[in-house]
Amino acid sequence: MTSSAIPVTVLSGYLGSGKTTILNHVLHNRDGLRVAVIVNDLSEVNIDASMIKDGGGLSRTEETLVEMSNGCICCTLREDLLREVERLAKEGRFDYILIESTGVGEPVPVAQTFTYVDEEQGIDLTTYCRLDCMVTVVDAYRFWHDYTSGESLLERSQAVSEEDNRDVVDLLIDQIEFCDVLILNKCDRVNVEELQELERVLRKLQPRAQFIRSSHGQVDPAEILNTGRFNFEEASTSAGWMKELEKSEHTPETEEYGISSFVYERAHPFHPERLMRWMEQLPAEIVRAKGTVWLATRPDYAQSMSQAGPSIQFGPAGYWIAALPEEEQRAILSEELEAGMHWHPVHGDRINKIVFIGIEMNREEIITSLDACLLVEEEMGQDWTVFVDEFPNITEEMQQ
Ligand SMILES: Nc1nc2c(ncn2[C@@H]2O[C@H](COP(=O)(O)OP(=O)(O)OP(=O)(O)O)[C@@H](O)[C@H]2O)c(=O)[nH]1
Repeated sequence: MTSSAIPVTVLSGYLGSGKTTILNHVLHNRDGLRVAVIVNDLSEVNIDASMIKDGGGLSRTEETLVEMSNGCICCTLREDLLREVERLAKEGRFDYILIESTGVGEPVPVAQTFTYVDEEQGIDLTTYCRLDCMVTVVDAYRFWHDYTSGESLLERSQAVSEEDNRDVVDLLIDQIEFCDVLILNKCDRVNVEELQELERVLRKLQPRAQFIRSSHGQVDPAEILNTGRFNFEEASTSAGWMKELEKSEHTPETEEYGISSFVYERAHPFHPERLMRWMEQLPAEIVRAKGTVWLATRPDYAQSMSQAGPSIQFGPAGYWIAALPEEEQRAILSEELEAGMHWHPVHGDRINKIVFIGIEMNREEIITSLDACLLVEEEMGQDWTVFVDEFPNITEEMQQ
C-alpha cells in the first residue's frame, strides 16, 4: 500500500434498507472530496445509479459514477470490480471511492477483493487502495419481519441465480456479522423501545462495530469516510458467537434486558435422529446458534451448525484430528497445544460446542432438551452406524 492509496468505503445492506438514500446524503455533504461512486445492481437497469444521478450529489466534471449491472460484485462481477477499481485509482483524480453493493451481496468476498492479491488477474488492489470501512445498513422497521420470515431469496425473486439457495435471514446475518459500522436506518418508523431492543440484540450479534442510528439516510459522512476502522482479521472474528467462544469458561452468563448467550459443551456424541427432531422444534427465542456438532454416525467429520431465525445450515466442517492418521495427529497437536489440552483418551478432540444467543431464552430447558439428544450410556456400547441419520450427506462431495 502506498501513502497515496485511495480510501474505499463499501455499503452493504439488504434490499430497500436505505443504501442509496445514505449514499446520496453523503455525496451532498462530502465537503469538497472528489468521489468516484460504483453502484452495483442485480438487474439490467441500474435503478440505484439513476437515483444517484438524479440526486445530483456528484459534480459532473470532477466525479464519476460507474454502474455495474446484471450481477453481483461479490461473485459474478468480482473481476469487473477489481479492474474498475484499479482503473479509477490509476486515474489519480479521486480522493475517495464509495461502493454500493447489491442488496443481496455478501460483504466478505468484497472485502477480500481489496485485501488479497488476485493471482489470476495479476491485480493487487492494496497497491492503489486502502479499504477504510465496511458499512452494513439495517432497516430498523423491517428487520424482525425479514429475520423471522423463513423466506428464501428465490421465493422473493431476489436470488442471484436458480442455484442461489440462501434464505433472507442468512444474508442479514452475514452482513451484520462482518462490518465496521452498522447503520440502523429508518429509525423514524420505530419507537424508542423497539429501537433499543433491536440495538441490544444486534450488539450481541456484532459487538465490535460502531453503531449509528439514522432516519432518511441522514448520516454524518465522517462516520463512514476516512474512519480507519477496517481490519480484515478483526472483522472476520468480530461476530458475537465467536466472541462468546473466546470467553473464559468461568465467565458467568451475561444477561441484559433478557438478551443472553451461553455455550453448550459436551464431550459426548449426539444421536442424529433425536438431534434432528430437536432442531425441527427449535425454540423461537433463539436468535442465533452456531457451533461444532459431533454426530455419532459421523465419526470422521466435525459438523458445523449455523442457525439464524428459522434457517439452519448444517454440513461438514472438517476432519476431527482424532480421525487422522497418527503421524498427522502428532504433527497437528505439536502446533495446536489447545487441542491437546482437551483431548479425550478414547474420542480425542470430538466435542459438541454450540453458542446460543437469544431473547428470554430458557437456558435450563435448552440444555436439558439437548442433553436428551446425546447418546445414553447403553447406546455408547452399541453399533453407532445403524442409527437413523437424516442430516444432509455431503461428506462425499468434500472428499473429492
Ligand atoms: N421512512 C423512511 N424511509 C426511508 C428511509 N431511508 C430510505 N427510505 C426509503 O426507503 C426506500 C428504499 O431506500 P433506498 O435508499 O433505495 O434503499 P437501498 O438499500 O438502496 O435499496 P436497494 O438498492 O433496492 O437495495 C426508498 O423509498 C427510500 O425513500 C428512512 O430512514 N425512513
